[in-house]
Amino acid sequence: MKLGVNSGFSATRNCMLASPAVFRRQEFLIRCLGGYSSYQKGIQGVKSMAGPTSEADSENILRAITPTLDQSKHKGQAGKIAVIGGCREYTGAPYFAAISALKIGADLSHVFCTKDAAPVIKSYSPEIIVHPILEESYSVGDEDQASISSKVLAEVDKWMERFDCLVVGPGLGRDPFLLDCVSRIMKHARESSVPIVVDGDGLFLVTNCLDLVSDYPLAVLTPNVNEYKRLIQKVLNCEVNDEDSHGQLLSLAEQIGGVTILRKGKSDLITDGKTVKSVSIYGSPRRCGGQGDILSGSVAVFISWARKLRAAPDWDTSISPKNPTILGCVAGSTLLRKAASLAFEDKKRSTLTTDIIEYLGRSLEDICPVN
Ligand SMILES: NC(=O)C1=CN([C@@H]2O[C@H](COP(=O)(O)OP(=O)(O)OC[C@H]3O[C@@H](n4cnc5c(N)ncnc54)[C@H](OP(=O)(O)O)[C@@H]3O)[C@@H](O)[C@H]2O)[C@@H](O)CC1
Ligand SMILES: Nc1ncnc2c1ncn2[C@@H]1O[C@H](COP(=O)(O)OP(=O)(O)OP(=O)(O)O)[C@@H](O)[C@H]1O
Ligand SMILES: [Mg+2]
Repeated sequence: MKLGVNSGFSATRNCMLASPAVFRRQEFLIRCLGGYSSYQKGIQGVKSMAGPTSEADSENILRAITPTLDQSKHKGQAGKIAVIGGCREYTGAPYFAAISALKIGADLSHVFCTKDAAPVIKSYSPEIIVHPILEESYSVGDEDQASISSKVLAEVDKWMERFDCLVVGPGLGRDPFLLDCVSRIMKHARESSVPIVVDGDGLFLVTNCLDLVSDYPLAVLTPNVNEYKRLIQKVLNCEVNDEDSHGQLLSLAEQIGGVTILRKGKSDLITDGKTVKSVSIYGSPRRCGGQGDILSGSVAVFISWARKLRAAPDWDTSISPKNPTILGCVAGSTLLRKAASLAFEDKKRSTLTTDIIEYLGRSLEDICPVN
């Protein structure tokens, strides 16, 4: 985690650059806030004055990063996504993430889950490639843990370099042995420079072990209200302050070390520690479970597309912001909210996550028609 000397240096430097009025306000903030170091408070005070959050140019970003469909392409080029999640309790969440990735346009979608969850997830859809490899403590004796953990890692590693993005956490559960295996998978993904979208129980894991993502610019955290609260408490050692959502979000991303954070809520707020973009287009008033899972699968696809586009020689340099993880978050959030709004128009109070998934295709088509 990027605390201590570096943070202290940037806070001190920012103090030196601030005008007397800014400096006084900063001192006031430092006096008002309790519970964490003066360096951290200094950063937060400066960040809260870094300017208002601006609404992302959502539909244009979505159009810019969505690839054309043409006959020159082969299977795999539009994205290969892997979801690490699915256990005894939760089979819906990894399915929602994986199927959403396919419905948006990824070519292949894998799920790595526990042995119990696999037949259930396979039965939801033949489109998803399901690997029943994860184990929970109840099915593994202490003496077997090391060998099983290495086996799990070897199974995922066979595929790792083929993936354009991992989604870690939807329906993963919180079993300590399973989370330990997933930590090892995340370390290998980092070594292979595979982007990682961390959601659900993946955020529970990461909040307790920030080193898994800190200073990794290809990590994207997508916390809901509870997950965000836990992150703020752990990293900034204070409570969520909605009067300064912009500054607090920037501080959080900076303290973790340049990861991208998509804070879900009435408006989705997205930052990479440098800029904050919001996506506020109207979604749906239904808060049925599973919408965050659609979002994580969608963000994974759009990040893959944005990264490919950036690497292309004809990359449109006028697209702003430039960071592919931010672009992916903006596009994913926009599409989910549009699909949720169309599903709600149709189904009203009975709108469910599966209804929203059915509108992903039409939503993308409305914004970015196939020519
Ligand atoms: N159809 C499906 O399969 C769906 C499955 N889903 C999956 O569910 C998982 C949890 O995600 P979520 O969104 O419910 O978590 P969140 O808002 O942090 O917690 C809400 C409250 O519950 C509690 N709590 C949670 N887990 C706990 C545990 N193991 N043991 C004890 N307490 C626990 C939590 O308590 P706290 O952590 O604050 O102590 C808080 O008060 C995640 O894998 C997600 O992907 C969803 O995507 C929806 C669709
Ligand atoms: N109050 C709200 N108003 C409008 N949209 C919202 C609101 N809260 C969340 N959303 C939208 O719903 C999406 C999912 O956010 P939510 O907070 O439900 O995630 P989650 O709790 O992780 O979901 P899941 O049940 O899949 O775990 C977000 O992208 C956001 O756009
Ligand atoms: Mg969630």
